[in-house]
Amino acid sequence: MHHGRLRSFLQQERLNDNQAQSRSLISTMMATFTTTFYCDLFVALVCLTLLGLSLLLPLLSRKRAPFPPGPPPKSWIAGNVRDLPPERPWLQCTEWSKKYGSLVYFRMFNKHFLSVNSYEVAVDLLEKRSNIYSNRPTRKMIDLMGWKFMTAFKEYGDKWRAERRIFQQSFKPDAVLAYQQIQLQKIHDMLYGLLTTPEDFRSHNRTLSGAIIMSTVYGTDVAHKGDYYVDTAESSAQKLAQSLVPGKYAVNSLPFLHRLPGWFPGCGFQSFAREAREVNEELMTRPLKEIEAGRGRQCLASELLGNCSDEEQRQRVRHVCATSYAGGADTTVSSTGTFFYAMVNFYDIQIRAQEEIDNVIGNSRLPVYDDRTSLPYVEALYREVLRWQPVLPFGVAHSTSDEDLYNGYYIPKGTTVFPNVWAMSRDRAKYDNAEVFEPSRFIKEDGTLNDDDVHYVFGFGRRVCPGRHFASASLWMTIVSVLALFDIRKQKDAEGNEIPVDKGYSTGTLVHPLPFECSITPRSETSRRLITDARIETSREI
Ligand code: HEM
Repeated sequence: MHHGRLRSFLQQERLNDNQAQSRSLISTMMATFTTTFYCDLFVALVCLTLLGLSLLLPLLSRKRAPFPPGPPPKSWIAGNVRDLPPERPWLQCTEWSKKYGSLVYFRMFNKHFLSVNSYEVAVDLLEKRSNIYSNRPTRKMIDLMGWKFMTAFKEYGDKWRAERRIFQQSFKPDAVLAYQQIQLQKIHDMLYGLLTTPEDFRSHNRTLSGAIIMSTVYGTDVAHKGDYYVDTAESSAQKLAQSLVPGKYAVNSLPFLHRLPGWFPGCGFQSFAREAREVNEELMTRPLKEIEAGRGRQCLASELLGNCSDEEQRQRVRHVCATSYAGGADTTVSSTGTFFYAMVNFYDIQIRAQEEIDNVIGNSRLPVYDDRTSLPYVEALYREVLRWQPVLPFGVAHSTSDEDLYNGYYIPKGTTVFPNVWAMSRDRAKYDNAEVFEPSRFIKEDGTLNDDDVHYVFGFGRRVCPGRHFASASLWMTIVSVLALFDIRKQKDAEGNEIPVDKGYSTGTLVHPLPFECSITPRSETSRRLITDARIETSREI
């Protein structure tokens, strides 16, 4: 009995001990939980404060002078994100310029933006102060998509400078003369394509730009249709154009978003970027394989690689070559596309240009480069193609590497600066009825050309397009050759009514006319013969 009581006493004591232990465990847990909770709360508060400060500081960092004028932000935190449409933002900025002037400031989260809406201010900032305005903004999408190799996106510094030097040397006016034969051959190929399968004119146009660059840079010939490189590079370039539109991808303003998984709401950009990255790597290395192995034709890449003495230099050449394609192919396709689009819609202008060509060149030979200075109206038409629908209506963004003060306004370091080429091309002081395609706006009363060669479409300052002489030669030669040999008209439907060509343009930073139909027919039997003969000649030379 005594033992029994002792046992139950001990059991009771053990129970009490257990309860006491549990209580102490619970109170320890509670204490830990409370501490952890306060810790988390503290960390959260610190994070929120830091985030708030990162948004606020740029605003507080405003020195004595105000920011340039611009639309009041709709949201204090997101700024003007909802004010600027992701599609054709240059149109909104052009609208704003009517109210706020040549320089329009807006903000997205903690990032500052400027739209420069007049040529004069673009020259003041991007050219006269090019020591400040020659950087490029860092955009997370460019890294994620594997476009970092491009000279055009490189930070203003030694790596960019070294690649830029190669570009300048390779595409300066004298150097470009050496590529004219290739350009001419590829244009003659295109003319043959237009003669045989005119309905595929868009594809011929695309192949032409790709073929000129591939042959000049890599010494390879692309297939006349459905070339793997041309097709893949085109879709890649289109993705790039989408990714650069300001406000389109939040990750450009809030780079930490790239750490979130692809399935997270709003993170669809991850798979978009991954696909682009995979093809870009191939686009950069594939065409050089033959040349690096010592095979392949004499070309720009083989010449540049031949001058390299180490891997760093070779990598630089790879970047330059891939940038030539990425920067030069789609841009030229866009401008030639606009030429066809304008010719269908402004038939009287086509006739006038053909009259000039017939008078100067006659119709017994194909145009050559030396004809350029004798054809002012064709030159004016070439300029109007570039002005009427600029290839890059919002230019390519620059960024400030230091703060600046301009006309009493404060421009912070790191501001993204868009040269609003669209607004410049619509400048009422310079261009009457800017929406109309009218080459004679470039011709003076005495019949000679005026000084406006629309060079602003190729950018500004130290970042100005180094391929502009090459591009100009390609585009001009294409325009004059097509006009000399073909009639471009609206297509007719089954009832004989003309099908309107009014679908307009794609969006994105680099624009193209949306697909349209047109009828392309040789102007005469002689035209047909000239094209076929040139093609035979070209095949013989290749
Ligand atoms: C119609 C054809 C073309 C147009 C409208 C065009 C337009 C432009 C524009 C607006 C820029 C930005 C300039 C700036 O930042 O202010 C640029 C940059 C560039 N373009 Fe072109 N381009 C064309 C053809 C070409 C061609 C054929 C090549 C190469 C062969 C090329 C290579 C480049 C490169 C490498 C850059 C970057 C320059 C740098 O960041 O330093 N472009 N282009």
